[in-house]
Amino acid sequence: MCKATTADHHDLAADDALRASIRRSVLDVRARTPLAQSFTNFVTINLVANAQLASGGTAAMSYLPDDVIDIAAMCGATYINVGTLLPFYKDALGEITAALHDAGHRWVLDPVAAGLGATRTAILKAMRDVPPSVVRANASEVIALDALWGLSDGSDVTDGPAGVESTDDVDSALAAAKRVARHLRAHDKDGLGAVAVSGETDLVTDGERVFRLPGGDAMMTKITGAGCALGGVAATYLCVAEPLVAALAASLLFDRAGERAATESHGPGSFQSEFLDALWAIDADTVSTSTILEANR
Ligand SMILES: Nc1ncnc2c1ncn2[C@@H]1O[C@H](COP(=O)(O)OP(=O)(O)O)[C@@H](O)[C@H]1O
Ligand SMILES: Cc1ncsc1CCOP(=O)(O)O
Ligand SMILES: [Mg+2]
Repeated sequence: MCKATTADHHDLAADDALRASIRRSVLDVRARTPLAQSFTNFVTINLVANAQLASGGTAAMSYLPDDVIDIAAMCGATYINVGTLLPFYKDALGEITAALHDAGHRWVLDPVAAGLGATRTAILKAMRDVPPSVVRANASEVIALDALWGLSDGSDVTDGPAGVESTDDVDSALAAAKRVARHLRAHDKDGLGAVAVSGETDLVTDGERVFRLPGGDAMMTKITGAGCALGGVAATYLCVAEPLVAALAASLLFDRAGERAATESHGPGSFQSEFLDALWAIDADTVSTSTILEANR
């Protein structure tokens, strides 16, 4: 059974297996408190760790290849975010991503500001052949990554990268997101992978199926790090679930938490603390019964 929403989309049926997997992932994270480690930017590192804890996981942050590679052997997934870069990151990330790939270890990439800077471009290009399981990014970053990895057919209309914010709407990244997701799956040991494009209505795809997740709140763009924290929490879910389920569960939890925080807060400062409280409070049923619009094929 499914309730039709538009000619183009339908809301996933209440008994769809994907909803059950999303619900299971939320419960499993809270039951198991999995560790997802992060190599992330130093603007939002604290929010990333706190969001992972509030969602039910645990956090560990590191930048040294030997440390990250050792921790990868004992944690469920890794989060890599290229928001702030130092000269040694180019070698460090090359060594880390090659080792994660060789070990078949699952990880999430947030290609913050993709398309800007020769060092960031070199770092992201080098990830092409040892890619993550999930890419979590805004629309401009997904379009830029698709081009950097040589997957683009050149037909995307983009206003180009503009720092860490998106200049493109989510739907303009649809084709790029599908290509990137297929690329991730082609390199995954089990053929799995997903791309989560964030914005007013999030878009999640495994390269074949496309899901749109309405909701959240514009206040999420008035604190720094909502996107980074979403990537970190996607890694937390990746500890217990396959990439598509992890990307959907994290995006839905963030949408519901953003809505709740908006009703409780009075500006960016209180929004951030209410948001962490909401990540903690939103339950598995609320996440898994959210509107999930699947594009009709
Ligand atoms: N205009 C908006 N309305 C509702 N939710 C939004 C809006 N913009 C972003 N979000 C939410 O904020 C979170 C971070 O997304 P986004 O701001 O696109 O990431 P980034 O900070 O990497 O650009 C996501 O959970 C997304 O759903
Ligand atoms: C402001 C800033 N500068 C470099 S990384 C960063 C944080 C970006 O966070 P988000 O993409 O989650 O808004
Ligand atoms: Mg971002």
